[in-house]
Amino acid sequence: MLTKPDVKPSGEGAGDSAEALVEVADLEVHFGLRGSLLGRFGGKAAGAVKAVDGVNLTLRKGEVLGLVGESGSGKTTLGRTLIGLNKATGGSIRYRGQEISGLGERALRPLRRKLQMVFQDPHASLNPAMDIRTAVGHPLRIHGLVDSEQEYDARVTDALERVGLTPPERYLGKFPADLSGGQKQRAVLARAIIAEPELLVADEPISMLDMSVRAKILQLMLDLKRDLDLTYVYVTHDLASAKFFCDTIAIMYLGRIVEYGPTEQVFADPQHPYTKALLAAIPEPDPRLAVERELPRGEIPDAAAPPLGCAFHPRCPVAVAECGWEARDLRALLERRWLDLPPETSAAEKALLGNFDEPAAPGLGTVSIAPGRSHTAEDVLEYLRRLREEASASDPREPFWRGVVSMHAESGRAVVEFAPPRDPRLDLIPKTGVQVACHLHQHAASAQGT
Ligand SMILES: Nc1ncnc2c1ncn2[C@@H]1O[C@H](COP(=O)(O)OP(=O)(O)OP(=O)(O)O)[C@@H](O)[C@H]1O
Repeated sequence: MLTKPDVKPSGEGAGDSAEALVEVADLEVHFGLRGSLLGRFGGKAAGAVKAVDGVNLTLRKGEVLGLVGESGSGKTTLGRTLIGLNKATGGSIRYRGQEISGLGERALRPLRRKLQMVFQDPHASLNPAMDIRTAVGHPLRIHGLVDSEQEYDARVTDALERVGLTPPERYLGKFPADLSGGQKQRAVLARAIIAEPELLVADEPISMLDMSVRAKILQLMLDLKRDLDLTYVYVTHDLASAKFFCDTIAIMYLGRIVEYGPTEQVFADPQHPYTKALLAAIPEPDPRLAVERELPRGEIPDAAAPPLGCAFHPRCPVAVAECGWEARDLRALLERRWLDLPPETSAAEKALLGNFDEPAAPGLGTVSIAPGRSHTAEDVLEYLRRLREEASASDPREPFWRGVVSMHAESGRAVVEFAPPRDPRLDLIPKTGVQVACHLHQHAASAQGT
C-alpha cells in the first residue's frame, strides 16, 4: 500500500486528512490470450496481457488523481477497473471500506450510480436517436430515482444548468447532431452527475475536442467537483492538462505505477527516468521555441511479453546492471547497429551468429550463441568484446553493457550472461511525498545511508 504523501496535494479537500474513498492494493487486471489452437493442443500456455500489474494507491475524497502514460500503459484499464467496468484478476479495491473487486453485476448495481465514467468520444457516448432530455435523464430512470415526470424534468434541467447548457429549455428537445463537440461533452457530464455520483473516472475527456473548448471543459469539471463534492480519476496521456487539473499524479508504464505523488512536486522534480522523458516531450506552446523532442529509443514494449525487471529498462538512458537486461536486449542492440551499417558489413556480422532467433525469446538471463558456419565461439566473443569496447569509447552512456556480467565460451558456443534482474518497488522519497520505482533512486538512497 502506498504511504500517504508528506506534501499536501493542492486541491480542496484532498489533503492527508481527507477520508480514503478508494483503496487499491496489489491490483491486477490480466487479459488471457487465446493462443493458437495447435499450441493449446500441445499444452502450451497462451499467456496474458498484464494490463494492470500490481497497482497500489489511495484516492482521497475530493482528490483529482491523474493516471498518465503512453498508449498501452494500462491507465484506461485501471480507471475502468476502479469503478467495476473491468474485472480485477487479482488484488483488492475497497470503496468506502467495502471490497468491490469480486462483486458480480447484481451486487455492484447499487454502487453503479456512485461510480460514473466519462469517455473520450462524446459523439459515441450519446445515442444519436435520443434527445438530450432522454439521454441526460437516463440514469434517473435506470436507478429509479424519480417519482414523477415533474421531478424528472426538474433534475434534468438542473443538471443542464450546472454544465452550462443554458437556458436548458433550448437543449431539452435537441439531438446530439444539433450540438457542437464541447456541448456534447457538457451533456455527457450532465448525464454523469445527474444520479449524484461520488467518483467520476474521466478517460481523455477533452482529447477529441477543439483546442478552444478544452480548458473550459476542465474548468467546468473543477466547478462541478467543488459544487457536488466529487472525486476524480483523470486518465490522460497529456501531461500539460494533468498539470493543470490534478492534485496527484500516477505515472504508469506497462501496467505499473513508476512514480506517484503530488502533481506540483512531480513536475518540479521528476524522479523516474520515464517521467523525465515524458516531461521533456511536452510540446512547447510557443512554436518559435519548439525543438524536436522524442521519447527515448524504442516503443512501449508488448504487454504480453514485458521486459524483465524494470519494464522501462530497454529505453532507459541511465539503466544499471540489475534493471533486467536479457537476451532480447542484445538482439535489439545488434539490430539497431546493423541498421546504421552498410548492408555488406551488417551481413558479414550477422553471418558470425548461427542462431540469431534464439536471443529474441523473452526472459532469458543467459544467451548461448552458436557460431555461424565456418566461425568459432571465440570469433563471436571477439566480436561482442569489440562492440563493448567501441561502446565504451564512442557511447559511454549506452547502458546495455552494464548488464553483462560475463561472456565466455562453453561447449563450442558463446555464452553471454546478464546480471540477475530485480523488480524495482515503489519507494517513498523522504520530504517530497513522491514515490518512485527505480533502482537508481534506491542506489542514491543507500549511498546516502537513507
Ligand atoms: N479487453 C481487452 N482484452 C485484451 N487486452 C486488452 C483489453 N483491454 C486492454 N488490453 C490491453 O491492455 C494493455 C493496456 O491497455 P489500456 O487501454 O488500459 O492502456 P492505455 O494506457 O489506456 O492506452 P490507450 O491510451 O491507448 O487507451 C494494452 O496492451 C491493451 O492492448
